[in-house]
Amino acid sequence: MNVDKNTENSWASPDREAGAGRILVVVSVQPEKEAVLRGLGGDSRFDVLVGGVGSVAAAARTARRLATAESGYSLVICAGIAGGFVGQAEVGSLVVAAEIIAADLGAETPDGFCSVDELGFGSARVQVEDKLASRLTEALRAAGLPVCHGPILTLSTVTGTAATASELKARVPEAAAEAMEGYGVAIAAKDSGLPVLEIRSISNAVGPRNKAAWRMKEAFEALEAACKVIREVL
Ligand SMILES: O=C(O)c1cccc(C(=O)CC[C@H]2O[C@@H](n3cnc4c(=O)[nH]cnc43)[C@H](O)[C@@H]2O)c1
Repeated sequence: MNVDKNTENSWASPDREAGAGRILVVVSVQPEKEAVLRGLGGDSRFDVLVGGVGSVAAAARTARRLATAESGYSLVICAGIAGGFVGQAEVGSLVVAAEIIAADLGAETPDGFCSVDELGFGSARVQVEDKLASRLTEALRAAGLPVCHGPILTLSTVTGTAATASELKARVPEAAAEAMEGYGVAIAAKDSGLPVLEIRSISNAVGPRNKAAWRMKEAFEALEAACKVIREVL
């Protein structure tokens, strides 16, 4: 059993098969929920929760749902649109998280950014359900969808400059995408002893702000297509 050294919470349950029971999908906004529901096609094993924008809202609403749900969940999935790091995840493609990282959780120092891990206050990294993430990535690929398996960063502020994009890449060189909720959803799930996944469709490139270039329609379509596969795989 994995035991988190900082909180003494059980963060994984070996006797509960991930995805074998009810699955909670947490999105941030209503259009994401609609895309997910279209993809899931009325499959009653899934509940889709709009958790709001940002890690705090997402964590609070996920935790409340997990604490009050009448039937227990076996897996939590954070899903939605995201920014893709150039060269890793292009607009319209999908990213399945290999790890969920709160990339701005820490302290600024004269020598640069210091993560909470380095500060000794827990971890900014949450491990996903590895085998399931790999299986899902393979299934998406087999379905002909462009997909990348890499870390997804959680940030409070959407990146809007090339300088910030470079800084994040220096911090987490293998980063594939950034969004705003994954870490909050993941902490709520792990705190309830549940495994977590994050899947994102890419609406825009991480870099200089250009909202006009965000391809929401393509991203929602990709999210819908991914959820069709999720339904078959889980
Ligand atoms: O216009 C904006 O700058 C803006 C600020 C906050 C949220 C949004 C949304 O569209 C909300 C949806 C959701 O999208 C995720 N997202 C999409 N692209 C990015 C990105 O490049 N960096 C971080 N997050 C992104 C995020 O999870 C939002 O909750 C628009």
